[in-house]
Amino acid sequence: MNGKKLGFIGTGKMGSSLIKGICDTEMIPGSEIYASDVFESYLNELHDEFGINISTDNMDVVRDTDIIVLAVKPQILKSVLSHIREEVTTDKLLISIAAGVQLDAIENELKPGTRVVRVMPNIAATVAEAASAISPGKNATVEDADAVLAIFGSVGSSLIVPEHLMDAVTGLSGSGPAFIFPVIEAMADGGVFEGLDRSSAIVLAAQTVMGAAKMVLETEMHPGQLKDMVTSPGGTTIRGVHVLEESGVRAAFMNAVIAASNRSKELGN
Ligand SMILES: NC(=O)C1=CN([C@@H]2O[C@H](COP(=O)(O)OP(=O)(O)OC[C@H]3O[C@@H](n4cnc5c(N)ncnc54)[C@H](OP(=O)(O)O)[C@@H]3O)[C@@H](O)[C@H]2O)C=CC1
Ligand SMILES: O=C(O)[C@@H]1CCC=N1
Repeated sequence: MNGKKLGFIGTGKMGSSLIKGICDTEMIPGSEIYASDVFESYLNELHDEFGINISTDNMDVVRDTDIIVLAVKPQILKSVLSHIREEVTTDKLLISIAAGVQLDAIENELKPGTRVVRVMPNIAATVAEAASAISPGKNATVEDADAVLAIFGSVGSSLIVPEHLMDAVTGLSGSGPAFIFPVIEAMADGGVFEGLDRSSAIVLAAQTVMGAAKMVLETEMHPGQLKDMVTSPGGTTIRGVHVLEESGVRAAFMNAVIAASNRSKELGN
């Protein structure tokens, strides 16, 4: 980070998750991180745990830092931008993680030339396993994009996408953890139904999801091929796969991603 200071406006679920991931991976020391929120108790917890600098005034964060992550709800982003506008000089870099809000809408609220990058991370930043997509704005430099890739890469994997695909990313990987947590819970329920104790069932289900994901990422084999490796002819797995197909599970997951992407588009309007 070349001594650059990182700021967060909003330390709710996603802001805190990023701060925790970044501090745990030691990408940036807590002493170089500044955060503001209207909700003091989140700030105090983060200060106590990671030694970050805190304030209830967003202007302090803008003044004291070089790169500022806007981690407030999309519905209030505009009012936060108009409040900080005068302090956001062109030597600063703004990162918005707000679902749906387009780069030009952000840039139009700020002084001409302001450098903005839009990012869609996910909550797994907490454990440094986020999937993040990045779209640089019209004034962002190559170095800005590299810095943002490095910050979000430190808490998972990060890649650049054209902005028109950000709603798709939001529906898939931004919202996606919430589609998988109930899968883990439901698989564990099945194990409990069959007699396993709850905590063993959750560990087995979560490790199974993590292992399957790791195989997709590390073998680079098609998920269908990997599924075939588990399904012995006339065996146990194909019986379960049949039940899932009868339940329309694939259409349900596709429709969940599409519905979430559509909501992201709505938030941008
Ligand atoms: N949660 C997630 O998994 C993901 C969220 N995002 C995006 O991240 C952003 C934040 O979401 P999330 O963390 O879930 O939301 P939260 O509501 O948990 O966090 C937002 C925080 O901002 C605070 N806040 C409200 N007004 C202001 C203000 N004027 N100045 C400073 N802070 C303020 C809120 O306080 P209070 O609660 O008192 O209003 C809250 O603590 C959203 O834009 C969302 O689209 C992106 C990817 C994943
Ligand atoms: O639900 C939401 O709107 C946010 C954006 C992606 C994940 N959470």
